[in-house]
Amino acid sequence: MTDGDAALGDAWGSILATLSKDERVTAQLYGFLSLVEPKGIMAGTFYLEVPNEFTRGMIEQRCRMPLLSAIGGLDPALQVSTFAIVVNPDIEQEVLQTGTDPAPVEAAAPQSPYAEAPSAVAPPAQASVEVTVAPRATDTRLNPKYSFDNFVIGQSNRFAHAAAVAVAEAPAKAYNPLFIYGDSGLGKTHLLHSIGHYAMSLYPGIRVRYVSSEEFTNDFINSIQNNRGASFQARYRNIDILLIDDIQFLQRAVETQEAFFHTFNTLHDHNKQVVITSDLPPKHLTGFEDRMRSRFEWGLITDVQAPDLETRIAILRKKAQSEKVMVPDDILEFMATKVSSNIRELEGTLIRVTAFASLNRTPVDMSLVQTVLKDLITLDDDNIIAPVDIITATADYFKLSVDDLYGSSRSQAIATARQIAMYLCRELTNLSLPKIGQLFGNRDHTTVMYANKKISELMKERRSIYNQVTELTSRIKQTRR
Ligand SMILES: Nc1ncnc2c1ncn2[C@@H]1O[C@H](COP(=O)(O)OP(=O)(O)OP(=O)(O)O)[C@@H](O)[C@H]1O
Repeated sequence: MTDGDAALGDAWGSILATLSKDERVTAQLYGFLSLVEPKGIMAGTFYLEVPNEFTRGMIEQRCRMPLLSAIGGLDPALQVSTFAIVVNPDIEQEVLQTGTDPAPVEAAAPQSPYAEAPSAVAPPAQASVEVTVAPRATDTRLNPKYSFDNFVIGQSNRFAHAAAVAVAEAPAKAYNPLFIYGDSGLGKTHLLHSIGHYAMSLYPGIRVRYVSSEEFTNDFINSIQNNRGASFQARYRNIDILLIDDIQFLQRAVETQEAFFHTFNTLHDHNKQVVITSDLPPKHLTGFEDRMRSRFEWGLITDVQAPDLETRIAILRKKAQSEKVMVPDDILEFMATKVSSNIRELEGTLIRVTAFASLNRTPVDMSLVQTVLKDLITLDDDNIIAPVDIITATADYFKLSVDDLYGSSRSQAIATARQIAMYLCRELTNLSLPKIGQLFGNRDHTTVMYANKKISELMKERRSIYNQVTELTSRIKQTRR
């Protein structure tokens, strides 16, 4: 078994990217593939772990050929030609610990991948916010980490949260479209995914699709290049809820906007729900045709604002609970005071603090937090970090070239450096996952997601990785003085 976690993540990321474009792989099947943990490559076999028998059966019976052809497309240097699936119920645990409510395996075996969508969506008899989210995402594009259960409500997001719940409970009946705007890292993506999970738990079989506008653009361009317009249309029109993230990235993309315009009209005309997020309200979105902007205003427009101190403390507390770390209240408050605007940054701080405590086997106390915070960069408007600074500093630090990080080498040293650079881009800049993927040689956003998760975990387990991330951060900080 190779221990090149990073190379493995890259290989699996590229398999997922191929499968996401394979017409034989429906969104539901892709949902099962998203539960896979790549484990290693040995004697030509790619070993994959899944949480239960049900998932193994689905992948083996329905995805075998597409998976084999995607494996065939991997770098020949990996010398892999087939795959084997092993059931490991611990993965189940891992998924549940990320915040989704525990659900028995039977329930987790999603009904929705098979269920036909209801012809008309009727509101549930007793819909209430307390209903738990769907057992797990049955559409891979929904991140199980983001549910209403672990969304902290405060003054800054109360209205947006209520609107999101209403839309999930009565799709296309409450507000259509729902348009949520606000600065980066304030929970818009979290709300979008929560709508998807909650709606799927209320209406088994409902067809939900989450897409970032960058993915929508790529999908559209690919469909033109490969003469697959019909399947593009089917993918975006035969659904009940479309959740589209960061619509501002369609600014000035005339043809993609046109495609989105028709998608929107078709969905709206057929009483299907559309939820849109953006960094700005519709009337300030330049580079969009008026007819598009006016449609954004048809339903409800709501914003999310920077959280106040209490909400920041509550978010940290919830996060610490889900990570199962004990952090005293005065320390949570101290951290929340130091990092004031971006919630992603707040989470990054907690990851580093808990990693440091876990490596040193010490409880989280004030002096530990002060040590860790000293090396952190606080982002504010005057303090923008360019991804190129991160990439150059990382290449320099690991004595690699920038091209190594952009390129496709799967040597473990390069792959780990690349993952660290991706992690820092996610933590220290406002770039979205697809944008970071593009920066690193057009990689899929799932590769960036994997890198982010991997480095957060490795920081807790390996002192060397923690030190590398910390030293690099302080170098980046110094270059900006
Ligand atoms: N109210 C909240 N409760 C719990 N976690 C939150 C809340 N708001 C944001 N977060 C967390 O903060 C992080 C950033 O949020 P998210 O990605 O949803 O922001 P965003 O507004 O979509 O940013 P961007 O515009 O950059 O995509 C996520 O990990 C999310 O779970």
